[in-house]
Formats: sequence, structure tokens, C-alpha cells
Amino acid sequence: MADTTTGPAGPEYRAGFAVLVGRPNAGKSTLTNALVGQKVAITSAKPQTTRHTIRGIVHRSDGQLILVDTPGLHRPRTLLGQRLNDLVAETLSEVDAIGFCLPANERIGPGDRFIANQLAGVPRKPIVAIVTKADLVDRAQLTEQLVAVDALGREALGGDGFADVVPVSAQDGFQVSTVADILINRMPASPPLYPDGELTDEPEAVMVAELIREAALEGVRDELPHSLAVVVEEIVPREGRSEDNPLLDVRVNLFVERPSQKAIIIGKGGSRLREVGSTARRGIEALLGTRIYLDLHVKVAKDWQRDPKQLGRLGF
Ligand SMILES: Nc1nc2c(ncn2[C@@H]2O[C@H](COP(=O)(O)OP(=O)(O)OP(=O)(O)O)[C@@H](O)[C@H]2O)c(=O)[nH]1
Repeated sequence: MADTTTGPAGPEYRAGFAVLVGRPNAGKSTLTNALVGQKVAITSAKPQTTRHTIRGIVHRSDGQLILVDTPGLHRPRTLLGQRLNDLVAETLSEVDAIGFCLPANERIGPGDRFIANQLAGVPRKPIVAIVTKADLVDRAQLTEQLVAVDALGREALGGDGFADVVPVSAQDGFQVSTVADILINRMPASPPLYPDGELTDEPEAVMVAELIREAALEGVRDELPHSLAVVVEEIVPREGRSEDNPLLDVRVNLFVERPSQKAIIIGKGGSRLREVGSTARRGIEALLGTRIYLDLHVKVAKDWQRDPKQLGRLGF
């Protein structure tokens, strides 16, 4: 048997799972990308350690940090919100550390307090407060926010509060490696859980949907935050193509809630949708390693967030 605490860098090697939580727009996805340093790549290796979607893996000589997904912690206003919260609670109980993201440029609000109180219910888990978007404030404001966040931790969690409070800017790279240091230090001693170079094990269709969602939201995030669902209907090889020149047909539906949102996605004369299509297509071709024909349809599914049947169809 191999020594289970020895990794490439010797006995100090650590590996485990972390999740980033925080209210919508807190900067979780941007920080994940900055930590991982790349977008997604496919992997076939799947250790049986987690049932959750892996967003990315930070590989370092002293450890490995596996960032699992949480769809965001929301106040349960809608049915979708409740389902998300159940999922979040389950994820929180299974990770080794939690990173709680709070933007430096916004006052701590009821949404943050709600999440802090939820975190207080997770037993004996290191919770690191990450003050994001540090580039948007000056030093004095940043200090003030760090103090306020520290106070929130003491108030909500009791005792010393958060395990750490750290500022970061994912945008200009300030302190990104410090955040990785702090989280890796909270991981158990363990050999690497994934081979190097493998970033996520999301099924291809989920990653295809994510690339399209990202392209579709680019520049219009404020207008369409949680009202866009992307469903990959099929990914099939085009018939009659030779083996050395394959083409995949990728058919995708984008669901929005209102005709006005459909108009935003499509743009004047379809110009925006064409742009979304070509941006997403480049990403998908790189991901799948083959040329694709991308067929995008935008549909209105009224109030889909509140309809259990629709939720099932959309994969929630
Ligand atoms: N200036 C600045 N902007 C940032 C930084 N990190 C994130 N942002 C911006 O903040 C917005 C929200 O960032 P996301 O990473 O999408 O936030 P999120 O927490 O994943 O959001 P949800 O998916 O809604 O939960 C985006 O417009 C980002 O470009 C940062 O370090 N500096």
C-alpha cells in the first residue's frame, strides 16, 4: 500500500474539496476561473469521493484544491430557490472548506447575513471569508469592509468567527494565490485525488450548455440574471461525412421568461444571436475537438422558475 499522506511534494501534500458560496454577483465564477487559471477541460477519471459537479481543480506542488459547484445561495423566494438551497446545504456538508464571497464594493446586506446564518448551521467546517473585487475600492474602504466582514463572522458564527478574512481581486490577480494557499491549508493531508491537467468532470452536454449560457449572458447579465436556461437537445454526428472530416450537429434551446428577454438575446435582426452562436461555437469546438454546426433556438417559457414540470425538463 502506498503511504496515503505522501504526494508529489512529500508528506505535507494536501487535497480536498472546497465550495465558494455568496449571493448572486459576488464574484464566485470569476474567482473560480482565476484560481483554476483556465476554463473547463474534459476528464474521464472520476474518483468516487463526490457526487457534485466539479468546477475546476487547482493543481499545485503542495496540494490540490477541487472546487465543486454550488448554484448560489438564494433566499427561497421561488420553487427554484428552494431546490437550490437544498442542493447547497447538501454540498456544504460534504466539502472540506467553504469560501464565503462578499464583494468589497457593496455594503453587507440581508442576503449576506442570510448566508452567514445558514453557514452557522454547518458543523465544524472552516469558513473563509473572501472579500472579492478589491480593485473596485481604495485601501481605506477595503480595510473598513474587512473589519465589517470580520464582525459579521463573529456575530453569525460566534467565537472567533471566520477562519480567515482575505481580500482578493480576480480581475487583476491580486491575492488570488493567497486565497489558494489559505484554502489548500484547510484541506486534509491526502495524495492528489485527480491526475494533473484535468480540470473538471462535467458531462460534455453540461459544459456545452455552460459555454452557450456564458456567451448569451455576455454584456446583458443585469437584464437576464437568473431567467435564462440552456438545454442541449442533442449532439449528433452529421450523416454522410467522412471520418477525417466529421461534423457534429449541436441543437440547443435557450429558454427565457418574457418576450422582451427573447428580443435581448436575439438582438436587432438576429445580430446578437449570431454573435452568441459564433463565440459559443469556438469554445465548443475547442472543447470537443471537432467542428460543429450550432443550431440555437430562443423560446419563451413563461414563469419557468415557478413551474415544477418545467424545472424537471430543464434539469433542475
Ligand atoms: N472589478 C471586478 N469585477 C469583478 C471581479 N470579480 C467579478 N467581477 C464582476 O462581477 C460580476 C459578477 O461576477 P461573477 O463571477 O459572475 O459572480 P457570481 O458570484 O458567480 O454570480 P452568480 O452566478 O450570479 O452567483 C461580473 O460582472 C464580474 O465581471 C473583480 O475581481 N473585480
